[in-house]
Amino acid sequence: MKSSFVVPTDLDPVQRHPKAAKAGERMRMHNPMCFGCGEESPNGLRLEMFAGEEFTVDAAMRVQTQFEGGPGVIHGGVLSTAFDDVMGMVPLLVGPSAVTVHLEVDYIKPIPVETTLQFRASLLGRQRRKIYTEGIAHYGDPTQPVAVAHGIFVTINAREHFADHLENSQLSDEYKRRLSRP
Ligand SMILES: CCCCCCCCCCCCCC(=O)SCCNC(=O)CCNC(=O)[C@H](O)C(C)(C)COP(=O)(O)OP(=O)(O)OC[C@H]1O[C@@H](n2cnc3c(N)ncnc32)[C@H](O)[C@@H]1OP(=O)(O)O
Repeated sequence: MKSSFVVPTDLDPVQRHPKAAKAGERMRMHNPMCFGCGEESPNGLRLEMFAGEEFTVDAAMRVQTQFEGGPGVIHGGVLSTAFDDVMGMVPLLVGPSAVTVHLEVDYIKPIPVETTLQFRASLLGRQRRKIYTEGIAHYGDPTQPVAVAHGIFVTINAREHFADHLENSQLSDEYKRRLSRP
């Protein structure tokens, strides 16, 4: 298998951020309208994220019938969206928000609709602003993954990164108010 995902050997040291969620605590939504984890997203995936031990994030997602791709099984794009969002929480364990620059998924087994999928995302390393992550999806036994993903996230200054797009958010007023604070 050929992949452009290569974790560098000269990684930076990492520490859990003092304000990061503790193991077992629910992780804060980065945006209530997020299609992945937002509680106010009307048709979203409704992922529930929890900080794990060390540098891990655990999540669960009910595979709703409208997530169907092939007959009776999850759409591959829905699964990659879920991985993106779960792995996208790993940077928050070590520092500021980060956005995806690279995402790849290996699909191992078909995943039936109306099951509950468990995810575990782990930090593989950080180099400067780049955060390397791995995610696995399973039905309860993490040693039997049904899909595995790898992602690279780059830390951002959220205030600057989203400044030109707040107008388009379904919560634009709330964000403008929040970001106008000094
Ligand atoms: C209002 C606030 C609300 C809260 C917000 C929460 C946000 C969380 C949302 C989470 C939602 C879920 C997640 C989502 O859905 S995130 C949505 C999808 N992602 C995006 O929209 C990101 C689009 N990309 C960008 O905006 C820019 O590329 C950014 C800003 C990320 C970097 O551009 P910038 O000009 O700043 O930096 P740089 O170009 O010098 O790159 C920096 C480093 O990165 C390396 N690199 C770059 N690309 C790649 C690549 N493909 N493979 C490997 N490496 C790559 C590059 O070599 C360099 O490395 P180094 O050698 O210098 O170390």
